[in-house]
Amino acid sequence: MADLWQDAMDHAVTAARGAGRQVVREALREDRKVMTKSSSVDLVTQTDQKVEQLIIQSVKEKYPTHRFIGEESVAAGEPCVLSDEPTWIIDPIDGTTNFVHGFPFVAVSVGFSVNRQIEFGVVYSCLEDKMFTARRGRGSFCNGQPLQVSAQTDVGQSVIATEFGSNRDPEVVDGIFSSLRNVLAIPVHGVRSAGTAAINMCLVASGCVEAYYEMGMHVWDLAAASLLVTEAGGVLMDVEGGPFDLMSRRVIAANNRSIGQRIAREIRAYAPVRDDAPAHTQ
Ligand SMILES: O=P([O-])([O-])O[C@@H]1[C@H](O)[C@H](O)[C@@H](O)[C@H](O)[C@H]1O
Ligand SMILES: [Mg+2]
Ligand SMILES: [Mg+2]
Repeated sequence: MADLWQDAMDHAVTAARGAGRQVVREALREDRKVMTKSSSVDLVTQTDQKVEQLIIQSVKEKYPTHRFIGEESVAAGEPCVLSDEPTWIIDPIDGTTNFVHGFPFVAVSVGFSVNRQIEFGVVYSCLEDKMFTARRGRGSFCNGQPLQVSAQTDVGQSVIATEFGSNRDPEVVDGIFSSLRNVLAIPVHGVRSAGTAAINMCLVASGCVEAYYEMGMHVWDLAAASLLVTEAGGVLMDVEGGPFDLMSRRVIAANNRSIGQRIAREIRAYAPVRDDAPAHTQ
């Protein structure tokens, strides 16, 4: 059967690869002017803004009725609304801190939802030149090769990915360290941070790490890579073990439910302001 959204997915792949190669990689050769958003460690550059505008413009020309949730557009005051309409969910640079410092994990992330369900996800890891793609019901791939989550069932033989985010509120930082301590003390083989939520989730999809958890990231960090995880055979859940909610800013992405639930028991959960809270949705 013909795939209704194949053209759109092809467009996302071309746009993400083009932006990653021609804009992000080129910008890494030059001085990067750094600005801040919600706090002094929440960074943004002109490259983030340029990539987002390039992708949105190219999509608008082809699909004039489609909607957008873009990280830098929301930062500039655009609403953050996930409706039933076809919606492109864009993180122009996931891993901006990495980008600023030249730490080599930087991704362009493009998810696409219809009826609030992710139809395809594209994550281009710009420096590794890896194109991660997933189409709902049709599997996950890296540079065209199928991906499969790890078969590990013993959490004690697992590597877990997480991030420290950009919230430096002492209570939030204490919670992050308390969760990290508990996870390490399971004990697991190790804990890793790629510096980008999307690439952490692609690592789960690739079978290199068994689970990734974080609180405080946003829908644009997760949208595309969430499908990479499930299409590679993994599961998504809330940090307290309940159903995953794309707008809640909380996630565990795991190779299987039992490892996900085991990690959930160790997390000191808090509730960040949701992405669809009124201030963001007007
Ligand atoms: O700002 P950005 O680089 O697009 O995205 C950030 C990265 O994914 C980081 O790994 C995660 O810890 C933050 O929560 C995100 O905001
Ligand atoms: Mg991001
Ligand atoms: Mg970003």
